[in-house]
This record gives sequence, C-alpha cells and structure tokens, in this order.
Amino acid sequence: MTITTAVPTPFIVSAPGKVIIFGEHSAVFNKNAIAASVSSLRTYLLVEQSEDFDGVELNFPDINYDSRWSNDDINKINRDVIKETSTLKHVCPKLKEQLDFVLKDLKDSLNYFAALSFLYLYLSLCPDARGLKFTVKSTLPIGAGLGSSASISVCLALAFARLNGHISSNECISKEDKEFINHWAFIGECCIHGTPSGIDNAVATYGNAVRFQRQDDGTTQFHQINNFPQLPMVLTNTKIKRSTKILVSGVADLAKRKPLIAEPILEAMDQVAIRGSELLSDISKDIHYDELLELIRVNHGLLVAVGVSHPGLEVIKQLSDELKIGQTKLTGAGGGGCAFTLLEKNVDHSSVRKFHETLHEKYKYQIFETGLGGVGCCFTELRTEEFKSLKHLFIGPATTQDISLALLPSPDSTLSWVK
Ligand SMILES: Nc1ncnc2c1ncn2[C@@H]1O[C@H](COP(=O)(O)OP(=O)(O)O)[C@@H](O)[C@H]1O
Ligand SMILES: C[C@@](O)(CCOP(=O)(O)O)CC(=O)O
Ligand SMILES: [Mg+2]
Repeated sequence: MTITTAVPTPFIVSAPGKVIIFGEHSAVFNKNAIAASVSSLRTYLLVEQSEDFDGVELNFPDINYDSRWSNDDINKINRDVIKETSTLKHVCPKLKEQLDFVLKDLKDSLNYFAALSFLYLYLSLCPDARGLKFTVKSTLPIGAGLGSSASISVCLALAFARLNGHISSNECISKEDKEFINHWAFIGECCIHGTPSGIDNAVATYGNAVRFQRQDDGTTQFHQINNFPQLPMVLTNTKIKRSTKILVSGVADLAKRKPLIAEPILEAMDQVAIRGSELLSDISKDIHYDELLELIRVNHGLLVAVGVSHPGLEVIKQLSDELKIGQTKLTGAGGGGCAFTLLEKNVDHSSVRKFHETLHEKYKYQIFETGLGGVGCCFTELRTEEFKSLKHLFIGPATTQDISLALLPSPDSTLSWVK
C-alpha cells in the first residue's frame, strides 16, 4: 500500500467547542459577538494507517456514519476544479457539484453535511494522502449550540494541513498556521451550515475568548480577550435536536421579508455585545455585574423576537427567574440545544441545587461542568505504546469521561500536545 504523507502517523488532533456569550445570529449579519472556548468539551480526531485499504476511510461513530472512498472514486474528481478552491473564500460550486454526485445516496440526511465537509477539505488540502483512516470522537454534544461543527472542521483542517506538509513544525502551531487552519475550518463550516459568521471556527482554532466581527468584505476582525473571567454559570443542554443551518436560514428569511423590523433587533444585539465586551474586560468592578445580568436577559429577549427560542429553552429561563438565581439566555443557534445561566453574585446555593435537580430530574436535561477559555487547536504524535493504549477510545464504547481523562490537553496531560 502506498502512503504519501508529510508527517508520521498515528496522531491525534483536537479542538474545543464554544459558548457564545453575546451575539449569536446577529454575528452572521456582521454585528459584534463574544464567545469563549469550553476548555473541557472538545473534538478529537485520530489519523492512522488503514489496515487493509489504500483509499480514504472515514469513521464518525458519534453520528453513526462511516464510509470509504477508493482511489478510483477520488481520482474521478477533476484536479483543475480542486485547484480552484485554494483562492476562494467560500465553497466552490463546481467541486460541490462533483461531491454531490459522489454523495448522492446521502442527500438530505444530516450525514451528508459531515461527509461533504470531510471530502471538501480533504480534496482541497491533501488529495494525495492515501491509505489513511480518520476517526472522530467528541465530548461535545452534537447539534446543541456548543459549536461541534466548527470544532470538527478545525480538527479536519489541522489534520489535513499536517498531512500535506503545510504544518510541519513539532514545536508549536504558529500564528500563520492558525490563520490557515481558521480559513479552512470556515470553509468546513460553510459546507455544514451554509452561511456561518466564522466566530465558532475562530474560537475553536485560537481558544480563549474572542470579540468578533465579520466585515462587509467578508474578512473577519477579532481580538482575543485575555484574562476572560471565570463567570459563575450553569450550562444546560435540553437535548432537543435542531439544526443550525435551518435556524440561521430562518433569521435570514425574516431579515429579507421584514428588514425594517429585523434590522433594529440585530442592531440592538450589536449594542448588547459591544457593551458586554466592555463589562467583561473589567468584571472586577462589582458595580457592573448587574448590568451584565441585564444584558443577558435583553439578548435572550431579542433572540426570542427573531424566532430562535424553543419552549424547552423557556423552561430553563422561567425556572432561573422563579428561583431568582440569575439570568438565562439561549446560546448557539437555539431552537433547542443549550442555554447559559449567569448566576447572581451572591446566589443562594440551595436554590442553584434546586435548579440543577429540577432540570435533571423533571426535564431530563444535562448540566455541564466546564470552565470558559483555554487551549484552542492542538495535536500530538503518538508513540506505539500510546497508540495501543488509546486506540480503544476511538473504536469502543468509551464514555466522554474516559476520553477526557485520557486525552484532555490540560497542563498535567501525559501526552505531548503541540499547541
Ligand atoms: N463528532 C462529530 N462527528 C461527526 N460529525 C460531526 C461531529 N460533530 C459535529 N459534526 C457535524 O456538525 C453537525 C452539527 O452542527 P450544528 O448543527 O452547527 O450544531 P453545533 O455546531 O451546535 O453542534 C452534525 O450534524 C455533523 O454534520
Ligand atoms: C447562530 C450562529 O451565530 C452560531 C451557531 O452556533 P452552533 O452551530 O449552534 O453551535 C451562527 C454563526 O455565527 O455562524
Ligand atoms: Mg455549528
């Protein structure tokens, strides 16, 4: 079997999910937004040699999807069309058309978008890397508003950029390399949900927290917010399924039909995010904490107005209001998925416990314990013994705790993560 790669295998790449604090949806309309990475909820991608196949194998157990494409399948895609993708800031319609043909059996299923982003990035970045198997496992909930689509796109972009030799240093991932990864992850996001703002892939690439704004010419402007405060918060997953693509296109439809109504709402979201970022950079002044809580309440109301909440999310908001523990807003695309509750400064802990218990026992919601900020994308090459001891995490019924315990790129990790 011929294996043409610039770096040794096996290796693992990883990227975090995110919480949008202010500005989901309005970010798509070039308004300001603030998001932070969720340090312990991440996607991991294992790249290894195929055992018995000289094409490309894909294994996405989290969504029950696997596939393999032979060298013949791959060689049928027109090389001139592939070359065109390198200069584009969006998805190349000609390549998408060819991939639609390859993926015709998946059309209209959720797996189609995952396969499309995989093949699009693979062909654009390392079409000659063959005889490889790519397995993805995430400790993030998928389709829940915590940016799993961006996190997997960053993992794919980083892995493929290593395989073609674009990223060859084993010391660190340079600023230029991160720009490259962020660009291609944005294209992966475009494959998954059409018109992303780019905030999710920026956070998954760079980690920490960012204030972000997409510009009218399609470029993005973002600043890392250093020393992002560890906000006292509760992150709740309703487990109600929804699709970012459909929710984002619903808001675009409203903006098109009722521009005079939608634009002031989006403008108000912009002002919330601008003021929110001022407050978050100087949270030490307690006097502003109430204003931050107020902004959370206002931002949620504006998201309700553009039609992206869900009765299941309103349950969380209502309960936090009833128990007077803080302010809740949906986070991510909404329509189900997750909500973020910022707790009052001197919150009554027994009320927070009641909040947890009710959401868990009565509604069967899931509560995440995670800090905000932390490492962005990273990779680690595996020694033979490491590969042997870690492989089961990607093929067996490993829990998210098992995966985090063994792989989390924390300061006390036994693996040598390159960041
Ligand atoms: N671990 C994963 N394995 C396979 N596909 C994934 C994974 N994580 C994300 N995806 C892709 O991203 C989609 C979910 O993205 P999206 O609707 O934007 O929700 P979110 O980004 O909030 O999780 C999935 O349907 C799938 O195509
Ligand atoms: C709704 C939006 O602002 C965030 C979507 O996040 P998620 O896919 O729901 O995690 C879209 C975007 O900014 O690309
Ligand atoms: Mg997404």
